[in-house]
Amino acid sequence: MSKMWSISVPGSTANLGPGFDSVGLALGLYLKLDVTLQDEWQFVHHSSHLPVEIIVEDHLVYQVAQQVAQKFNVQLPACKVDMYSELPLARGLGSSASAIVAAIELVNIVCDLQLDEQAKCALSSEIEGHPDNAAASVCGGLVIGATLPNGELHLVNEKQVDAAFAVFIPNVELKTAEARKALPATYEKGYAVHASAYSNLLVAALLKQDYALAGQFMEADLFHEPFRAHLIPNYETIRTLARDHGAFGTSISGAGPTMISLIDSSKVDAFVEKMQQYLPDYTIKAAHVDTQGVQVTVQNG
Ligand SMILES: Nc1ncnc2c1ncn2[C@@H]1O[C@H](COP(=O)(O)OP(=O)(O)OP(=O)(O)O)[C@@H](O)[C@H]1O
Ligand SMILES: N[C@@H](CCO)C(=O)O
Repeated sequence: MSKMWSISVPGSTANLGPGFDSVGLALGLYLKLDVTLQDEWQFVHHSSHLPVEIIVEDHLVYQVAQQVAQKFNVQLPACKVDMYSELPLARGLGSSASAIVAAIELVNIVCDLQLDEQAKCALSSEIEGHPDNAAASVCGGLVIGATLPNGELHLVNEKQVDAAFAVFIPNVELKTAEARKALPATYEKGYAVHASAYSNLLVAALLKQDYALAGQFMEADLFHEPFRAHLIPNYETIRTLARDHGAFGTSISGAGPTMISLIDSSKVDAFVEKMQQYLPDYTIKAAHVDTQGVQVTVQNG
């Protein structure tokens, strides 16, 4: 067998309520790619979570890989890419960001670009349009990110998150582009002041590991949830059920339609079991925090 690179990328949740486009957290649900060189490009999907139809030129991983190769002016050889995924598409678990991060890593290793973590975060965030999911998939743990008007990306990455999460994944998709159309173009000053104060408290509470406070502010978003709630099946029902069964707080995961609860690690398994009884049509899972971010291993044939 020839040389094979295995790329593992965690999925992620974005926003956690009011941290809109800025707060991301890597979750222990993975996209995996096995990459070998061959004469022509080929993608083989080994999971029901990946697109059924595969047209190489339309594949997100292929498109981003070509874009990155062009940017760095390198010749990208054709690859066979075997893909495995635990991340359902268009559900708010960062599937597109993980695919973008995987494509950047593919070019990085095959063309020996020697990109560091900051460069991978900057590039993936630029392609995704915001740093929340992308930087979490690169770094692992909790990230708070913002891009300055000069294009510089600044990140704070905290790996110490000693709580667990549970995801409520409905059997419907919601494309991020659609969910973004529901948002207002502007916010009135007093409203924006409150919204950013809630976001500041969310971040401060997460960094202090005060999860009761973090959960409270996960449910206090003013930036996007009030405008997206109607797109999310069982939005209020899930928040209420989760609160009544011990969750610190529940928010839309990314652009939805998945909801995510923050909960004490010791309670998460019983919580998931209970929630699954109430919502049998959902896939409800415990999701622990990934602290490693994107990883590559090499096998020489
Ligand atoms: N592993 C993948 N391989 C190929 N295409 C993918 C892959 N993951 C995501 N995509 C593409 O990205 C689309 C989903 O992107 P979208 O931003 O709408 O959702 P998401 O990233 O899952 O959710 P969110 O950004 O809210 O967390 C899919 O419909 C597909 O076109
Ligand atoms: N912050 C993004 C995450 C999804 O890409 C949103 O809520 O639209």
